Amino acid sequence: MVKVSIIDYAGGNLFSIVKAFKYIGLEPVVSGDYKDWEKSDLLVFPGQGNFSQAMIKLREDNKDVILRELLKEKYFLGICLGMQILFEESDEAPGIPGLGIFKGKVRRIPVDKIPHLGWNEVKLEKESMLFKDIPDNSFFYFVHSYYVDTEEDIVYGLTEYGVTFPSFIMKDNIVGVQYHPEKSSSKGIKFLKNFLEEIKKC
Ligand SMILES: NC(=O)CC[C@H](N)C(=O)O
Repeated sequence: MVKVSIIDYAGGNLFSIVKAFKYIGLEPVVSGDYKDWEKSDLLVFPGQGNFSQAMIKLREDNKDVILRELLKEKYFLGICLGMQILFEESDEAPGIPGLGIFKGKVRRIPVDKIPHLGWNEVKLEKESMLFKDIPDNSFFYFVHSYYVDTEEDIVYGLTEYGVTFPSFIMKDNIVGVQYHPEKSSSKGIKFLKNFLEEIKKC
């Protein structure tokens, strides 16, 4: 069975993500202890919270350094905030660096009506096995006020709300989604199942 750790950084909405992984037959471990993370095949950084709070918490006990090391060998799924912290910095946390795995900045969505809340389309820019049997322009569930601005060649899906922003990014073992698969009904579950299938192949 694929071993999944859900990173507990005291800010995430863990209930729905745990439920989603259980629904697809896994037994995720919720943990803030890197020794559990080391034993996993897939690390999930759930979304809900604020960039500075998450990065400050991670820096305690050098967990940012540990996580950066683990990202070299483990599969990683960053959801919403979990995707944003992969980048260098955020308007949400001036002066507080992110993990800096990818080049780019997290910016505030330039419209009055934030957060961007509810269902919206993901337009695929590149083909990916993680979207196997999920049609282009399918709707996923979003709740966020910031988006990732990057020029890196990692963007697989785009969504529009005030700006066109990356909603699905991927590079090798590292995946980030601005939407919440765990709240996106059958499409979200299919996305998680597809990811699992890919991990099993390796
Ligand atoms: N749901 C979240 O993870 C929110 C992340 C971040 N605070 C944003 O508003 O974009």
